[in-house]
Amino acid sequence: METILELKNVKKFYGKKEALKEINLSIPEGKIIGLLGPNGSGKSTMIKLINGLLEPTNGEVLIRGNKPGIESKKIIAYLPERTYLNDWMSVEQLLNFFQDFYSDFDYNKALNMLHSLQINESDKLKTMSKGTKEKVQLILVMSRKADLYILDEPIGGVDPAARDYILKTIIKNYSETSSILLATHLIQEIENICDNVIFLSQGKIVLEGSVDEIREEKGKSIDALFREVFIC
Ligand SMILES: Nc1ncnc2c1ncn2[C@@H]1O[C@H](COP(=O)(O)OP(=O)(O)OP(=O)(O)O)[C@@H](O)[C@H]1O
Repeated sequence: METILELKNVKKFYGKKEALKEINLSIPEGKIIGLLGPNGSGKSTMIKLINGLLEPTNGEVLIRGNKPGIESKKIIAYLPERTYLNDWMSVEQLLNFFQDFYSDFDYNKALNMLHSLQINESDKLKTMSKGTKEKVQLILVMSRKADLYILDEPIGGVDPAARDYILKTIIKNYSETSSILLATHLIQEIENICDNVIFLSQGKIVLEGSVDEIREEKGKSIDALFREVFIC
């Protein structure tokens, strides 16, 4: 199993604030990994570093051996926590935009998923509800044939019925040679689809491992463990 993503001694400061402290991480192919942590623990910072939107203060991020850049963008499909798509565009325009931009984009796959969720191609993003917008963005991202999918809170605004569909979609995209990094607070919903989890707390990895092993060792669900570790 080859390594897709590596973080070596990664630190990130925002001014004097240390958002990530000495992160070492290696993500192999073929895994769905939950990136879990309370608000402000550093999940989005880590994701932005992997996507080259931020530079580490220390250490390095490697995607299939390369630093974030043009090569890594070709193999990472990224769903950011906030919308970056132009609101005035229709779904059809977005599909064309993705097809022009990414050679690995599967137009028909996206169309099928949109139809399954009863989303109309002629609808403009600005006329949609927040949850529907999130579905459209996730469909666009998951319709790429990427090596690494990075999803920052993909199901937060989506209703429970659609969540199931989306989680199934995520699993369907799982392959021997790709991995999915999924940052979320909705642990109960995702723990059954994750192979591994990473718990971040105040910029540090406090627990990392296989979901099955952690459940067995601790005798409780990941959700229960999370609530215990991060009790307020
Ligand atoms: N641009 C910034 N300038 C200064 N501090 C920042 C900035 N962005 C994030 N931080 C701080 O860095 C820490 C980590 O933030 P980050 O957004 O990575 O956390 P998170 O785990 O994604 O949180 P959430 O679950 O609320 O999205 C927090 O203390 C946050 O206040």
